[in-house]
This record gives sequence, structure tokens and C-alpha cells, in this order.
Amino acid sequence: MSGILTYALHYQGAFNKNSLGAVSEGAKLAAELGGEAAAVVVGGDDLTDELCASLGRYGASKVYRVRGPEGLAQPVVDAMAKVIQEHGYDYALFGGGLLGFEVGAGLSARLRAGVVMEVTEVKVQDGRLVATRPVLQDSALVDSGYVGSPGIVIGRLNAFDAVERNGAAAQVIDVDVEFQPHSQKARMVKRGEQRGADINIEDAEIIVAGGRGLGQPEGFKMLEELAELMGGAVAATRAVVDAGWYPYSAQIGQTGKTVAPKLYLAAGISGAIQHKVGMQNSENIVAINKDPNAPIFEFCDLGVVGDLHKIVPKLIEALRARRNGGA
Ligand SMILES: Cc1cc2nc3c(=O)[nH]c(=O)nc-3n(C[C@H](O)[C@H](O)[C@H](O)COP(=O)(O)OP(=O)(O)OC[C@H]3O[C@@H](n4cnc5c(N)ncnc54)[C@H](O)[C@@H]3O)c2cc1C
Repeated sequence: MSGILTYALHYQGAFNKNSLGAVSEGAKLAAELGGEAAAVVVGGDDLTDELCASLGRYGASKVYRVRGPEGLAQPVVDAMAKVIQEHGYDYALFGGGLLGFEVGAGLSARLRAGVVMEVTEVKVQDGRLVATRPVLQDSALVDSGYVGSPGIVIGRLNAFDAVERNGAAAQVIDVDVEFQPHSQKARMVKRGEQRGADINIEDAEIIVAGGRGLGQPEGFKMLEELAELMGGAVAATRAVVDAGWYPYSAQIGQTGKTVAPKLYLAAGISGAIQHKVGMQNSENIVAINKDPNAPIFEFCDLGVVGDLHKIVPKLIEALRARRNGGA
């Protein structure tokens, strides 16, 4: 059976948006290829028949349900390798995100399959998939085809839209997978992506963003307080996300989210091009930076040259006073 297999990550009874994007994209491409769109899910009792079958709305006709630890890469590699080997899917497709990268890379090694990462577009040419990915800091695009089968496509985060297709409920098929000994050596301690997920920064009208200028992770407490007083959300640069100061779900920029709020307040952010591309469409950009030559001053609407550790507490104080009926 030719077709496309995707992986759908779920948490607390809902599928992750990137995964739904991958399922939708897989269904669209499978239809063009004349093949089948299917998904693999791995998890516990919360993977009900109803939840699994709901992937039919995004175009999956079959859902292979594997009982095992959720949210970890290697058990998913075992599950997808088994389904691909038994059912002969031509491609595996993943939404972006760290787990998708990890599973896709592991699957590629396991099946000796070709893999293209950070893919932003996939098309069908001569009956085969061709994946497009940006290179050289997004200054050029490269098309890659696949030699042999399966081919593995790993999308860039949010590259594929989750499109409801009014499809019929997917057929749910239980699969027993014997996990490799090394696949059982990791265990989930904490799901970090949930922190900060209560406010959707993509929809927020006010964003208070922090960068390395905060000096230490605790600096974000101050920004959270400021954002709360302003009715906004907190975002971050890649430098601080990579340093583990703030969750990836809040990263703005080329490899994070793209936002366009009414107000984007950037504190201790240099304004590198990779950050700028994610926030340049904001209606008003206010920057606080102690370096008058910081690139962010070239494109902000209001620039404040100074130490954020002095300015942000003053802002908080003023907003608090206003809330309490003061000035
Ligand atoms: C392929 C690629 C993709 C990338 N994707 C992204 C992305 O999606 N998002 C992203 O953000 N970056 C991305 N980057 C990284 C980007 O190039 C920058 O390194 C990053 O944005 C810098 O983050 P920053 O502004 O927090 O840190 P820095 O560049 O270190 O800037 C810190 C700023 O804080 C100021 N500062 C220091 N102390 C204070 C103080 N007390 N008060 C006020 N100001 C102070 C400094 O003057 C400085 O301007 C990417 C890079 C590459 C190569």
C-alpha cells in the first residue's frame, strides 16, 4: 500500500496543533499520490476510540493505536518502524517541534531512510514527493527528492496548516509493539510545553518579550508581572530559550512563532534579523536596550536607551499605582 504515515502527538485528550497540521498535509499529499493517509498514536488509556477516530476530520483514513509511553521519541520510532515495515507506507511525515525532529531522525536511522528537515512545503512531482526547505539562514530554498522508500519529511514548526476536511471517522487499528530495550530507558518527568500555554501569544494584543539582557532566568518574573498588569503575554528570544530560561512555546522569530500584536515591548533584545522576522509586523514596537547601537533601535517605534532592571520595575510600579486608583 503506498501512502503517507504521520505521527500525532496528544496531551490531555487533544491532539497537538502541529500534529494536526501534519495529518492534514499528509492527507492532501496522499490524495495527490493516489495513496492512503494514516496516522500513528502512542499513549495510554486517554487514547480513546473517539479521540483516535477524530483524526478522520483531518483526512486520516486509518489510525494505528499503540499502547506505550506518550511524548517520548524512541517508542514512537519503534511503533512507526513496525507499521511502515508491515504496511509499506512510502513516506513518514512529521509536524515541526523537537519531538518530530527526534522521532524523524530516529526513524531515518532505523530504516536507513532519506530525511529532509525544516521543510516548509511539500509537492508531488512525477508521482514522488519533493520537499522544499530554506537554507543559508532562509536566504535560499532547496528542493530535495527521495531515492528509494520510505522517505521522511520533517516540517518546520507550524509549516503545515491543520485543515478540517469533513472526513469520515478514521478506522482505529490496535497494534502491539515490542519496544526495544533502549526505547524504555527514558521516562517523562515533566511536560514543559504546558508552561505559558495558558496565554496564546499568537493571539495576544500586547506582548512583553525578554532577551539575554535580562541577565538571568529570574528576569522573566519581572516581565510576567508587567505582562499581567498590561493584560498581555510573555515571549522570548531564541538565545534565552536555548539557555533554558523560558519555554520554546514562547519563542518569537525565524525558528519560533510569528506575531503581530498591537504592542510589542522588547526588553534586553538586540533585534537580530532572525528575531525581527517574527515580530516586525507588530503595530507598535517599543524597545528597552542599554546599547544605543543595538539593531532593534533601527526598526522600533519608540526606543528607550537604558538599563531594563531600572526601567521595568518603574513601569510595574506606575501600572500598579494606576490599577490601585493612583496616577
Ligand atoms: C538559523 C537561526 C535561526 C534563529 N532563529 C531565531 C529565532 O527564531 N528567534 C530569535 O530570537 N533568535 C533566533 N536566532 C538567534 C539570533 O540570531 C540571535 O542570536 C538572538 O535573537 C539574540 O537573542 P537576544 O536578543 O536575547 O540576545 P543578544 O543578542 O545577546 O542581545 C541581548 C541584548 O540585551 C541588551 N542588554 C544587556 N543588558 C541589558 C540591560 N541591563 N538593560 C537593557 N538591555 C540590556 C544588550 O545590549 C543586547 O542588545 C536564530 C539564529 C540562527 C542562526
